[in-house]
Amino acid sequence: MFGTLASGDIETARLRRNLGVTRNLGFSCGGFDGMRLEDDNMKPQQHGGDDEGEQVADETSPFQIQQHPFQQIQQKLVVGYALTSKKKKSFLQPKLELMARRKGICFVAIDLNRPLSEQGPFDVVLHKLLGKEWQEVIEGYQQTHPEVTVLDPPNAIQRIYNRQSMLQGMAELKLSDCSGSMLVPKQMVVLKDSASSADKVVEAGLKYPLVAKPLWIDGTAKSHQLFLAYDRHSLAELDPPLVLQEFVNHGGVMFKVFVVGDIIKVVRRFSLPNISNCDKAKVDGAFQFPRVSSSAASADNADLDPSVAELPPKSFLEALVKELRTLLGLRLFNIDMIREHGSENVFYVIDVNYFPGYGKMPDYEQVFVDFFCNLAQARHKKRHCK
Ligand SMILES: Nc1ncnc2c1ncn2[C@@H]1O[C@H](COP(=O)(O)OP(=O)(O)OP(=O)(O)O)[C@@H](O)[C@H]1O
Ligand SMILES: O=P(O)(O)O[C@H]1[C@H](O)[C@@H](O)[C@H](OP(=O)(O)O)[C@@H](OP(=O)(O)O)[C@H]1O
Ligand SMILES: [Mg+2]
Ligand SMILES: [Mg+2]
Repeated sequence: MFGTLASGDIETARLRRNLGVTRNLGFSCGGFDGMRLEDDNMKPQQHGGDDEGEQVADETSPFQIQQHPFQQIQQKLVVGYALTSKKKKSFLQPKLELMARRKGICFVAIDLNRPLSEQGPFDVVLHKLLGKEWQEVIEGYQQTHPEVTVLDPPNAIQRIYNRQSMLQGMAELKLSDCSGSMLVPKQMVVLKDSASSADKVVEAGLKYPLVAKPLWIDGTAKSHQLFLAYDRHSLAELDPPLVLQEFVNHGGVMFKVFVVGDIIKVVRRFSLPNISNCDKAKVDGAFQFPRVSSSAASADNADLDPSVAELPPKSFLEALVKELRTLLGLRLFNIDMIREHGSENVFYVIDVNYFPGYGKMPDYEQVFVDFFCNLAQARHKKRHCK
């Protein structure tokens, strides 16, 4: 039997029958492991009967799904996923699985202990795993399975796992909307300890303070250990390989622009406060700072100065994301943007993240169901319009 049958297979089979999943995939759609599935739009109801398309019955069943009787759901899309357990827990939440299944979108766990080509068939492979081994597996799979949509192509992901290549080409983008302007902070790479780094900073025309960021992003906490370097002497305290990026005053609020295909959602997060000239004169050395803009630092409901907290113009973001989708070759990413303090709409892109924490994005379940439905439609058209 392909795939990894979820525990409670009888219940899964019963649920599939009641959901009218008609396409026999040769393996169960993993993910239902006896969880209680709640969905805003549905209220569990007491219905007896086991007939095809009937409601799932009684209180004792772990599944309390109200489904319109006799609704047959055509399997539209099979999404194989290879995610860390942490990411699976935060992304593949029960509500998303339920809403997706009702649209014929099925998530199947990829068994990492078996050849990927022997699993499936998949319409989509959704992945976020680190390490050379997985990258080789998915690159090989792409070659042998061009018909499968790989989210996202490994080479595009690798590009943003390097903080230098991540931002390359952005400053040159020509946007179709001029309600804002997009820049990238001046930055330079320091590959190894060298006393000459300080001189190179001067040659590169960078101004202190600088944000020192690990050059490589490898999913470990270390790749998120950032420092503020106030002067040339503090560079010796840092561990290359690094990117040194000019600090841009932005009023202590940043914008996380989540992208899911053509769908864009923006959230506000707290950020580092401005650094005054007085601060610069008083402070020296390098200081590590915490993940100040994590999901816990939401500023969506904070009472903030509008000139700082006003969201970037929608048309500007749409124009920017359209260009970034092409430049980066990605569909699942977010960008961190800051507004230059005192400017109306001069924005700096300071970070790009692949397959970020979407579980924290408002209405992320509906966003992804719409995304996968659009993907299924596009694949159908491509297959039948040859
Ligand atoms: N050039 C900069 N100017 C001003 N503030 C900055 C700059 N770069 C980073 N920051 C601040 O540091 C925070 C973290 O930076 P960045 O997003 O680059 O790190 P990260 O480790 O990739 O974070 P994550 O991936 O969790 O978003 C930003 O949200 C912002 O508050
Ligand atoms: O969703 P936001 O608030 O942007 O935070 C994300 C970070 O930006 C990403 O860098 C994290 O991914 P990595 O830890 O693999 O870099 C990502 O970790 P995750 O993949 O475990 O969700 C998130 O922490
Ligand atoms: Mg960031
Ligand atoms: Mg990041």
